[in-house]
Amino acid sequence: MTSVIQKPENTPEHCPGTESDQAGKASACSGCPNQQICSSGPKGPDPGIALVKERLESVKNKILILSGKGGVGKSTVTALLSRALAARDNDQNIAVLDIDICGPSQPRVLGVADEQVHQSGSGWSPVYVDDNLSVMSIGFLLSSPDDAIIWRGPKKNGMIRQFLSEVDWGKLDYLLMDTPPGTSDEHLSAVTYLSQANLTGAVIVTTPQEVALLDVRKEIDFCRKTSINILGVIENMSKFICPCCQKESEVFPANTGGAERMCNELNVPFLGSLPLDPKVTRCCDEGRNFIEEVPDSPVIKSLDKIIAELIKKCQNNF
Ligand SMILES: Nc1ncnc2c1ncn2[C@@H]1O[C@H](COP(=O)(O)OP(=O)(O)OP(=O)(O)O)[C@@H](O)[C@H]1O
Repeated sequence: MTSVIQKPENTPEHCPGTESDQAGKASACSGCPNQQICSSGPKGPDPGIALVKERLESVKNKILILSGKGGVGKSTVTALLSRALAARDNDQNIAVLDIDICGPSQPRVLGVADEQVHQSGSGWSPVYVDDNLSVMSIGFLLSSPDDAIIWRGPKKNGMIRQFLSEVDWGKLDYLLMDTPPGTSDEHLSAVTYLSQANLTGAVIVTTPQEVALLDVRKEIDFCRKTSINILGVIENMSKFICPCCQKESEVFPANTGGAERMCNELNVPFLGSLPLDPKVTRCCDEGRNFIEEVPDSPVIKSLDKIIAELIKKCQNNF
C-alpha cells in the first residue's frame, strides 16, 4: 500500500510533507507557518504506524467501511454486517471500530450507548455487545451524546492513532471500521496508520441513485490512489418490499442502472443489495438486535448472501 504524505494544516501547495528530508527547507516552505516546526521536528515515518501494525497483528481481517455520501446507511450496514458475522459463528470474534469522530453512531445502533470504556495496563478495553462482538467509539468518551466534536485534522489524527494502536481487542477474526462519508482527514489518517498493518480492504456502501453513485466513483478513485483493495460495493435501500402485499417499489430510482452496473463499468466487485425495511430503522434507532427480532425480514436473506460473498473475498486475500 502506498503511504499518504503527512502534511500539517495550512500547508503551501508544494509542501514536501513532514517525513521528507526537505521538510521546512524546500523553497515552497518559505513563509509557511509550520516551517520552523518542520525543519526542527523529527524525520522519518510516524512511530504510530509501527504501533498500529503490532497492535493489529492479532486481527485477521481488517475492513474499512466507506461511503461517498452521508446518510446512505454506512453505519447501519456496518452494524448489520458485524451482528451477522457474530451470529454466524460463535467461535469467531468480531469488532467494530467507529472512526466517524464527529458523528459516532455505533454505540447507539449496537445498543450500548450507556456503557463506558475502561483502561487497563494493556490498553483500552472495548465495550462488549455480545460475547463475540465488541465495539470502540469516541461516543463512549463523550460526557453527553449531544456534545459536538469540533476538532481540526491533527487532533482527529491523534485520536485515530490512539484508537488503532491502543485498544486491546484480543484475538479477532473481523474488525470493521466505520468511517465518515467522503474522503476526509479521518480517511487519510486511517490509511496512513494502517499502511503496514495488512489492511484486508474496503467495502463501499451506496444507495442506487446517481447522486450517490457519483460520489462512490470518487471513493473508488480514492481507494485506487491509496492502493486499498476494494472488497466490493453494497447497494443499500435499493428496494422497499411492502410488508403487507410484498410489492416491490423503488425508493431511490436507479436511473443509471444502479450500483451493480457501475461496478461492472469500473471493474469493481458488487457484493449485493439490501432492501429498505422500516423495522431495521426502528431496531437500529433503539439499538436492538435486528437479526434476532425480525428474522423473517427480506434484509436478512440479502444480508446472508452479502456475508457469504464478503467472506469469500476475504479468504481470497490469504
Ligand atoms: N436497509 C435499511 N432499511 C431501513 N432503514 C435503513 C436501512 N439502512 C439505513 N437505514 C436508516 O437510514 C438512516 C441513515 O442510516 P445511517 O445512519 O446508517 O447512514 P450513514 O451513511 O452512516 O450516515 P452518516 O453519513 O451520517 O454517517 C438511519 O435512520 C438508518 O436506520
